Amino acid sequence: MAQPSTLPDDQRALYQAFLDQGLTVWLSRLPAQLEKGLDRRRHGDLPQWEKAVAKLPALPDERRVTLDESTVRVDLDLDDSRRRQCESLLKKLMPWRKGPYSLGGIEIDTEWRSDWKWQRVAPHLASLEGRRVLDVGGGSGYHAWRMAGAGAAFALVIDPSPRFYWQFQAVRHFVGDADGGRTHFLPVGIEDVPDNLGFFDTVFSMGVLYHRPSPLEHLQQLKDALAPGGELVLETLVVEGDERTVMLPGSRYAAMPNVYFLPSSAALCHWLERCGFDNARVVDEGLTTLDEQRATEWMTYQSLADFLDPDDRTRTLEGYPAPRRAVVIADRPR
Ligand SMILES: Nc1ncnc2c1ncn2[C@@H]1O[C@H](C[S@+](CC[C@H]([NH3+])C(=O)[O-])CC(=O)[O-])[C@@H](O)[C@H]1O
Repeated sequence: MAQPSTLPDDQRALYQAFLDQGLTVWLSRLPAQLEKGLDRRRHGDLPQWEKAVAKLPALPDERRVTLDESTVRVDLDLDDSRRRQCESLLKKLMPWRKGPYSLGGIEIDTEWRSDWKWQRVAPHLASLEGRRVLDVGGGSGYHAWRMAGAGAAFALVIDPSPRFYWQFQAVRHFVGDADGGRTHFLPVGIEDVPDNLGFFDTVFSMGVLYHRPSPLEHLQQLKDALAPGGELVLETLVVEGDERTVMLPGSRYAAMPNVYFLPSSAALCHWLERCGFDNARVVDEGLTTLDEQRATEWMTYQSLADFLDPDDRTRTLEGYPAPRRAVVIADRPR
């Protein structure tokens, strides 16, 4: 295994955190996982993202970092030329989907108002103070910064997207060590978490279940990652109906090619109980609005408005019910 001193900065902190947390089995797999996750052959633009982050200029030590408000914010003094330089480097990492961020006066208005999701989820959580948390499919890491802002002792994002890894590292460059080194990103999928880890106090899976062809297997994997007594926070697309209602769309749903099972929230609770979770409860359910997911200067591709039937906003382009999302919380038995 590479020695911590020979590792790039972005990886050294991750190794150290795994050591500190006693995640020894997983630690032994990190070199292979990082090599695979960041392999330049995975995406033609990957070297460009790497370079953009490496070129971010050194920033003044004095900064104010806010992780407990809607915008993940780093206030520091940047002169105009350095701000322009940072902005053009951050734009090389587009599209920015999950946020918002404000970094040295650069306002990153992301496709999603991820703060709205956090507002729906946060009031229902067991306090994150001092907890070890995993955010499965955490995108650019926006929610993980908010988890650290809510007091998590160790907040780990896993997401197989190397673009999101480099977006996270760009935000890390601005945050510096102001979070006490509690927030980390590993570019892997849920299937790369060691079996029967039994480690995390809270596991989040938000916006992932409907992308999994085997949803019950996904729920089992999430349960295995939790310590006994830990809390699962599941957010996913649902349909209206009772505990026997599930929709499997055709090859596309709202233009997305990789959407599988959309249960009702009652069916989801039933699935969770069948997978051995206790106390499954729906804490929020509602339609996704065009204000929450939309194209912006930082995500210029098509967005939700383009994926709905222009004559009937209650339907997707394919004629399915428009996106509706639920948040369900459940406990791993002790
Ligand atoms: N096998 C996998 N394992 C883990 N993650 C995966 C996998 N496959 C894809 N992903 C990742 O799952 C995320 C789904 S987005 C949710 C983001 C955030 N959580 C949010 O709730 O806003 C969906 C949405 O836009 O809502 C993407 O970042 C994928 O790279």
